[in-house]
Amino acid sequence: MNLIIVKIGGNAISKLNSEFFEQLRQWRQAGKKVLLIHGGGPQISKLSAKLNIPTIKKDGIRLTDEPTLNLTKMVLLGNTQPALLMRLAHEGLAAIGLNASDQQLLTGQYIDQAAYGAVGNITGVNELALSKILKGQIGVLAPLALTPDGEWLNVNADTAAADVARVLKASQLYLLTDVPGVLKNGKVISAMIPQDLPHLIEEKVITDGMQPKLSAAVKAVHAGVQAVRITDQLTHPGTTLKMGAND
Ligand SMILES: Nc1ncnc2c1ncn2[C@@H]1O[C@H](COP(=O)(O)OP(=O)(O)O)[C@@H](O)[C@H]1O
Ligand SMILES: CC(=O)N[C@@H](CCC(=O)OP(=O)(O)O)C(=O)O
Repeated sequence: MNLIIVKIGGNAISKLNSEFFEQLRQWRQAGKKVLLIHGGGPQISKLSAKLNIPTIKKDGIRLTDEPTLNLTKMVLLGNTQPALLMRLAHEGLAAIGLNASDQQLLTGQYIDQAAYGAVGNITGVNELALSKILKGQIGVLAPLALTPDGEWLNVNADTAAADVARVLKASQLYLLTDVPGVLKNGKVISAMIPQDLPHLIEEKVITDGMQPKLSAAVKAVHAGVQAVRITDQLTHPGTTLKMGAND
């Protein structure tokens, strides 16, 4: 599919600037399909704190018990997604809010229910339905999936974006975040190949949320996505992950 996927972290949503929307407009005018997958992690943690629900994360993944799952759905579908849709409308871009329960868009499975609770990854995408939807408008998709039995799953938004990019064979994947790229000694690493990841994790250069982000990015390039860009602006190069010359 001639598709560009942009994942927007919860922190990045409020920082989107006019260049971001101009880039989306140019892609749409060039006939590309555009799918935005939004996060909302900081917003979920903030509401959890207000409600005295503890936030526990393991390697950047939120442990999701039942109260946390309910709250996560509320924040993603009631707060962050509408905020992004309103910005797009304000910029005159046609867009539609989407989640797993619309035409079974995303199916998923538990990653390890005993260890993480209701956390999953994406195993299926209703490609036909999504392709039709994206012909006429930008899709704005929440990082939630449904199991074949109808159980909701909380999916790390980077993982969701990379899984959807893999299944739909997107040409480009952008992971927009609150840092200008993958940093080492305070400087952006401009180019990475999958083989760089294990030792950067071992050396503790890459920690916290950057870990699931890069693991997801590596899976996406292995599956044929040409390039994954980790950046704070669509118009800044940030870190580009591609397959190595010898792969
Ligand atoms: N090597 C690294 N370079 C940049 N950020 C890193 C690195 N290692 C860990 N991080 C952390 O990862 C964060 C980005 O991941 P995350 O908080 O999950 O963002 P998002 O919500 O945008 O997905 C950064 O703000 C930073 O705190
Ligand atoms: C399982 C899991 O960790 N899900 C994430 C989903 C939202 C997300 O990833 O948002 P950001 O991109 O803003 O971090 C969470 O609950 O925080």
